Amino acid sequence: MRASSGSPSISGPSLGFLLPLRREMVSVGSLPFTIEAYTETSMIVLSNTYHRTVSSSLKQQNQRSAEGVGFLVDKMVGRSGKWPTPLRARAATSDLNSGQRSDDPDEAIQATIEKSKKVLAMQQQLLEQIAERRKLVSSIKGTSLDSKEEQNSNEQMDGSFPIPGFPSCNDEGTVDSLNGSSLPVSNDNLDVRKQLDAVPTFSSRPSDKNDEKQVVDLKKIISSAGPKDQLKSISKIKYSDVLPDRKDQLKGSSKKILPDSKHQLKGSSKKKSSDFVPAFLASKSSYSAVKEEKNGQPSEPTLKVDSDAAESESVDVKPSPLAGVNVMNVIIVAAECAPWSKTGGLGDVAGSLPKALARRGHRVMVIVPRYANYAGLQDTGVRKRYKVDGQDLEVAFFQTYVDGVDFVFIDNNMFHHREQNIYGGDHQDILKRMTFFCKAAVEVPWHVPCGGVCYGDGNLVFVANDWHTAMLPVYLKAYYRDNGLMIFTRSILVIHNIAHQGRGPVDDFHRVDLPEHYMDLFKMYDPVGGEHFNIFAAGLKAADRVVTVSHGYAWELKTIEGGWGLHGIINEIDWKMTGIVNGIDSKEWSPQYDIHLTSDGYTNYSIETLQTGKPQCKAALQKELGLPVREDVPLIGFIGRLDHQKGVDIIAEAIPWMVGQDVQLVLLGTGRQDLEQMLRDFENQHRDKVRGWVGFSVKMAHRITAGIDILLMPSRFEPCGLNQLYAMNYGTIPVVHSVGGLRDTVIPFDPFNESGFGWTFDSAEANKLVHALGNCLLTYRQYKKSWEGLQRRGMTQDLSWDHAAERYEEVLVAAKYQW
Ligand SMILES: Nc1ncnc2c1ncn2[C@@H]1O[C@H](COP(=O)(O)OP(=O)(O)O[C@H]2O[C@H](CO)[C@@H](O)[C@H](O)[C@H]2O)[C@@H](O)[C@H]1O
Repeated sequence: MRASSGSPSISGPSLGFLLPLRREMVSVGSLPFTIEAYTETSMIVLSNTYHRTVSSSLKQQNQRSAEGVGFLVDKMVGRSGKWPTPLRARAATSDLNSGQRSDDPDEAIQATIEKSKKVLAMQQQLLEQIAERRKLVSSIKGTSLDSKEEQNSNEQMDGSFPIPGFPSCNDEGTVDSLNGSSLPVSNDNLDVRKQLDAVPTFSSRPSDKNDEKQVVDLKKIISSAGPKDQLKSISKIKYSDVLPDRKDQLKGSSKKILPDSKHQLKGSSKKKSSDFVPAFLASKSSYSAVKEEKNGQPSEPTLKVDSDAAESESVDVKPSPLAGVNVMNVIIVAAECAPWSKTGGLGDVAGSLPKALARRGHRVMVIVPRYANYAGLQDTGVRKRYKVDGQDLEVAFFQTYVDGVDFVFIDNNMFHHREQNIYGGDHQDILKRMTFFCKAAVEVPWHVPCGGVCYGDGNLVFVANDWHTAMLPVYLKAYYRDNGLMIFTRSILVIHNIAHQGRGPVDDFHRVDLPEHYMDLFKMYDPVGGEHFNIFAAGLKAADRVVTVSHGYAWELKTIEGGWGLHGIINEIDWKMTGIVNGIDSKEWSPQYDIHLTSDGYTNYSIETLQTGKPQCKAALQKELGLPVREDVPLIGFIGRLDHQKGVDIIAEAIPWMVGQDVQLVLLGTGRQDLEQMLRDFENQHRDKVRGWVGFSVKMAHRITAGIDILLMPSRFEPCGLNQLYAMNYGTIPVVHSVGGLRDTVIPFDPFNESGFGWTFDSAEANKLVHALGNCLLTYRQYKKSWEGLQRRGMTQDLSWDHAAERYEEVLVAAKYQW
């Protein structure tokens, strides 16, 4: 819904069958407002175009009831506490000035109208102050700044320009109130902050609409504050809350009241001088201006042009965020992120979970190394220096904005040309890369303006992934929170695979620049590794919350077999651990929209066209692989890393049985050289039936998923597994070892009830695989109806990230309120 771009409409919001008894016009600035009184329901309605915006979003919050409108009036008159329910304004039976009941409904309505006029007058006053401030800001922008001014303006990059006479965040973490007194950031204020965080999202608009925008924003803020705090909350409006801005920056999450603690660095490090502060942090340059010199020239931080911002002539009316009051700033930090970099499932998750969180209304950023010269990235011009293992290295920050998510790329030579070998190099190399990456990532919310505005560190959660970024929760604590910085920032560590832990000799501790007393977090002993340095162990202890990618794996991690030496720690941190099954990117991995199915004889298909589309993809795959093109032969596939985890050797053991059947088999993978060779050998030995594709090809992974009938996943352990989810979404039937996330997601087929999604076997052994696959083939050949039922059930599941994102949100909130 869009509001008109002309002068605001003065018609009231639709209350269905009701006609207003009284209507009066008032104006705020150039904007006319109507005040309407409905005696039948005792409702008072303030309206103009923008008011409808607010009331419609409130209506949504309140199940589209007219209560939403009443709620707005509640806030506008600031007396809801005296009314029978906080959501409904029964104005006709209350005297709004005294709170006493009045026998004269007309009098009460008149009082409400008077009160409403006062509120509107107050708004007008606010608008004037804002206009003044805007003039001031633009005159500052137009003047050449001396260095002190420049630093000040840079410190305001989070958008928190104070309104003259209005509250601003000060160094003590308090918010100055309207009358100059100070409000500590108390629970009370946090309530207001939560409410402010939850304001609906509006699109950015051309600057000539600024005044209108400000009215919308003021109304949003007023209407979202708690009734009794309505005036208090007005006194907390920051200039950033009313500045026109890019739509994603207007999300509630960016309207933090908490101060950005980088401004407190000096004071707090003085206070805690005994605490360890690494050299790079202590150096003033590392937290100075956001704008830094680029090639000797002062450079403006790059402001991203939102593609749809320019096109928007009027207000995009959006419903309030799904996350409601839980809207936060979320920064996902990962060593890989699809589509730019991917070696496996982590890349998929880092590329798609953020988008689902953004859809819920969070302001979301992903930080990932810049391994190659990716197209479409902008150099932000920001440069920082970090010390790693005694070396002082410069980092540049690139960025782009896709599907509501800010993607920030950490750039340094050490990452370049690594896209084919992200985790390559010797032990020291990778330790250095990941340490450097984490040191730079943790300061991104201070230094890198996305859409012109830094995230800041209030209401912020980092989500680190696997051992590569498990240093981040440790640095957050050791460098910042122990020094009174980023005190409202939280960290979550996601376990995608505990088998890789960042182990090394104890001496490695001296390469990661931490105070001595942090050694205990890293030091581990086990019979295999002896005494060693373990990054995953430290991250798990330091993170505020831990997530793993399925319920089954969360349980397995606590066992000796599943914990890979970390089961002791996992059991200790059980209280802060949650299992959340991954979702899938339903645009990227959908047979209907899959871009890899649009050529070479493949075709997109949906559940409606399954019976024609999938056979067409099967024929195209057989043709592309050089296998006999036959619709009746079951085509079986495997996609994955060729290593012990994925159990491709178990398939190898079953090959003699398989080739004795009338089947075709395609295996796609890369990894251990002996297993790669094994794939080639199988192809050579059984050219009419087997294809072994050695390599990493996203296109082939999609085409195989669409073209095969059956997907094998005999993984020895599988934290979640994405291929079985993709398979089910494409009407391909999984046959899996019932472990970890595979057990959670592949419900075994029950022929009596015609339920379930595939076949499972209970131990990672070839004979078990053969037994399960035998039953699967029998159903494929002889029970076509059951087969189709399996396909349809798989395809109609909701495998999207939306549900998982909701669960992640619960964890974000738990972390936020945890100390
Ligand atoms: N040769 C190849 N060519 C093209 N694409 C290939 C490929 N080999 C694998 N892939 C792709 O890589 C992804 C692998 O996903 P998995 O879930 O199996 O992840 P992986 O074990 O890497 O990750 C870990 O993290 C994920 C995410 O949490 C968990 O699901 C998983 O259990 C855990 O082991 C899929 O998208 C797959 O198509």
